[in-house]
Amino acid sequence: MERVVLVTGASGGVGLALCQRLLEEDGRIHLCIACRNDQKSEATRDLILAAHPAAQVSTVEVDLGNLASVLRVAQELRCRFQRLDFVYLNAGIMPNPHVNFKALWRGLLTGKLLHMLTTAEGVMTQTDRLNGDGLQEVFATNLFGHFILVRQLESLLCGNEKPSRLIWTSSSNARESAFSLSDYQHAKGQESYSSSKYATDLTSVVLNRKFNNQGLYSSVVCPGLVMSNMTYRILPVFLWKLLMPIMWLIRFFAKTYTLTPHNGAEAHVWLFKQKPESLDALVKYHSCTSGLGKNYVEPRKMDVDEETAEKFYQKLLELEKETLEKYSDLLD
Ligand SMILES: NC(=O)C1=CN([C@@H]2O[C@H](COP(=O)(O)OP(=O)(O)OC[C@H]3O[C@@H](n4cnc5c(N)ncnc54)[C@H](OP(=O)(O)O)[C@@H]3O)[C@@H](O)[C@H]2O)C=CC1
Ligand SMILES: CC(C)CCC[C@@H](C)[C@H]1CC[C@H]2C3=C(CC[C@]12C)[C@@]1(C)CCC(=O)[C@@H](C)[C@@H]1CC3
Repeated sequence: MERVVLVTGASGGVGLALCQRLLEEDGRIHLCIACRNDQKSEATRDLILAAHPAAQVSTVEVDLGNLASVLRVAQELRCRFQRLDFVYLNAGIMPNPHVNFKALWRGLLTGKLLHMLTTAEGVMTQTDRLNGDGLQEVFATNLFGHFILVRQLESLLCGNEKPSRLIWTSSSNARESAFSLSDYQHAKGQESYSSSKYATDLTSVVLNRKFNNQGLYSSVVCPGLVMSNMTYRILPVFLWKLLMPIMWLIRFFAKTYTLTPHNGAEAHVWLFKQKPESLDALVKYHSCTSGLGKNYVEPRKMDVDEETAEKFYQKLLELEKETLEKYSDLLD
């Protein structure tokens, strides 16, 4: 029986490249692409089929920043499939980004420039806002929508003959100092992206603890710095054009400058080929590209405190309970 693979954020960037690369690895999978609306789904499906005419590609529509939409898509997936083998939780946003060039300059003087260029620590801020569900938009889209999706798909993910896998697209921008348990949606700060990615790392750690015994395994990856819609929105296009030669040069020193979505999907594809039992739940798998363009994967221990992870998980469960009460009419 073919493996069923669901990819969120499949309409472009890392998600689209991942879909293409997964079909190159195994043309027999059933690929289900999740996009925000049916035009995007159809356009993405056509693009994928143009390169892989014999592939089995189906589509679902979901806005991960809208809980009613997440509950509806979960119900649809439960009707359509009996099992999901891989779920790539890849969709993500970084709204209203702001780059602090002075900080980069200080980094140059203090010898921290390379670290800043690869993690954006102290370099980037964002302005977040509330979404229609009354949640902080970045937390809701990058983490909570995906969390609800996973929980609603438990019957397709747990207790199968073979283990099922969750693969979250996190980031090397995930940072403990940007996250706080008392403000886990990051309403008060200006590093909502970093906080949401740290929250993703914490969630994956706990999911492994709770679900490995039911045959569900979770991993986190960082695609490295990829030029995608998300990054193109950070600076004006002309500036990116000017910076591009410098970025290619930086790659000789910074292996996480993968730059293309194809390279960025390296860790996602590598994980597709690994036995889950051989993976470390406390490791983030980074896509890397050498100066000469060779792709490889680097495992790096995550900076996560397991007690904080457990406390945060309890908060997610409380928020989930509130959500399900609010949308009880959408549940079976
Ligand atoms: N680019 C980079 O350097 C890095 C990216 N990442 C992460 O990689 C992932 C992919 O990003 P990337 O490919 O770069 O960026 P893109 O902006 O190209 O892709 C993001 C994807 O997420 C989808 N998406 C955004 N919001 C929603 C939503 N509310 N509901 C459903 N889908 C949504 C987008 O759909 P739509 O087309 O409709 O907007 C798009 O398909 C993200 O999680 C990002 O945080 C991590 C590290 C570095
Ligand atoms: C390279 C140039 C000389 C200067 C570019 C300055 C900034 C625009 C970049 C420096 C570090 C970059 C970075 C990201 C975005 C663009 C920069 C801030 C990310 C935050 C993109 C999304 C991620 O998830 C991170 C892994 C990236 C970290 C580095």
